[in-house]
Amino acid sequence: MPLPASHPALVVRSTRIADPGDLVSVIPAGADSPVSWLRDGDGFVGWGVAASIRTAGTARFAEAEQWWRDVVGSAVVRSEVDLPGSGLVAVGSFAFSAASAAGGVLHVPAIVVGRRNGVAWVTSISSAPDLGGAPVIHPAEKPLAPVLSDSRDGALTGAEWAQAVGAAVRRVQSGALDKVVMARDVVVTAEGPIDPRHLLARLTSAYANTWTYSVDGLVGATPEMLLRREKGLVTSRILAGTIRRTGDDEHDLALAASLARSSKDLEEHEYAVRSVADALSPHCSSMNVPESPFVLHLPNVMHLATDVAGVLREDVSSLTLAASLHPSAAVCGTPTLAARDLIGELEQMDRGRYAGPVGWLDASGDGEWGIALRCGHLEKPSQIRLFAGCGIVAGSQPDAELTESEAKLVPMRHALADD
Ligand SMILES: C=C(O[C@H]1C=CC=C(C(=O)O)[C@@H]1O)C(=O)O
Repeated sequence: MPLPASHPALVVRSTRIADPGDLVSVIPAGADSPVSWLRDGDGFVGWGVAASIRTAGTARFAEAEQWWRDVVGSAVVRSEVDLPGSGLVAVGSFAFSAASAAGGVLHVPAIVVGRRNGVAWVTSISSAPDLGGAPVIHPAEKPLAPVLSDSRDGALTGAEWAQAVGAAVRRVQSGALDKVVMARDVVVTAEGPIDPRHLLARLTSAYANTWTYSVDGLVGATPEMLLRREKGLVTSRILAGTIRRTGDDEHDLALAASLARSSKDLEEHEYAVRSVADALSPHCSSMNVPESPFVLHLPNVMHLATDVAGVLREDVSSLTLAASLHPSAAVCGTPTLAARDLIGELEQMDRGRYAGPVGWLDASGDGEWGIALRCGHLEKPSQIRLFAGCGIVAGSQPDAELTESEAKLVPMRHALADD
């Protein structure tokens, strides 16, 4: 059930501040509704709720967009800073499936602390007419690592999931579809509440060149940028095709070369690029889609990656663009509808907000929306559900895909661990 939308008149003020250092460390202990969007130390964190909306079903994006327009229309914004992420922003996350109970959320934090290119700022947002003085930002008490008590398979055991992958391979081989992305879940329980700040601190330090996000209990570090809209330009980083890293640099270089030549992975990648390029092209006056991918090196895996760029022909917000690109073949498959049905038939779980768009937008509609990968959903204070999926084409092997899914769970397992 969507919550009733309210359209509060917000007062917003962004003020330049001295560099606060590590942004995760300024989120107060026990902060209400912590959010983050960080990469290579830049981006923002926030907490508190100035306004928010929950949406559901096929209209989950459109209702959020309409609400955001109303919020923007009635807001009064004063900003000393003119950088992406300053001024009025909303952070959001949307379910992969329209049928999911997870729906969508857009959330305007009460406090945002950001940094970009050496300029730091704090934004206060409130429905009260007087914001008072700028909040003083200082390092908070360090988060404690959770004491983990259990880690168990979710909807399917590893063996059952590999069987489901086998069924998916046969379906692809029968010609019913070209590609489907099969995902699995793992439930990790701790003895006490899991502090999202601990997860963010671990993810930002070990996976600095991914986008580390937190919104409404969804925490992760995604390497895949569904789209960034900035001043009329749209860019997207598409990933599909994966090989695990071994930790031996020389061996990994050889593996990277074999990934770049693997016909199975190149095929899987091509479907993902096509789906994004086809969805973006109606919105763009010109586009650049490279002919072949590069290999993106992450600490746990390497991916085939393509960066697509376009010039927008119309004033369409980053959230509406994200809605039109979702679900790309990097998380669903080709053709989309056949893949979506097969996922529903074989996965036997609700993906929730995993594999849906996660990110932020500002008052002008600019923003960044990643795909919620390498993540977990804190479904109770002491319990988190982790997700990982793999693109399946005719040449996929179930056991290799199970191993690949484990490699994709590594960032969140690392985030939950202690040093
Ligand atoms: C679906 C996931 O990854 C996608 C993104 C990159 C590579 C992928 C792959 O090689 O299968 C997946 O398409 C996941 O991490 O859960």
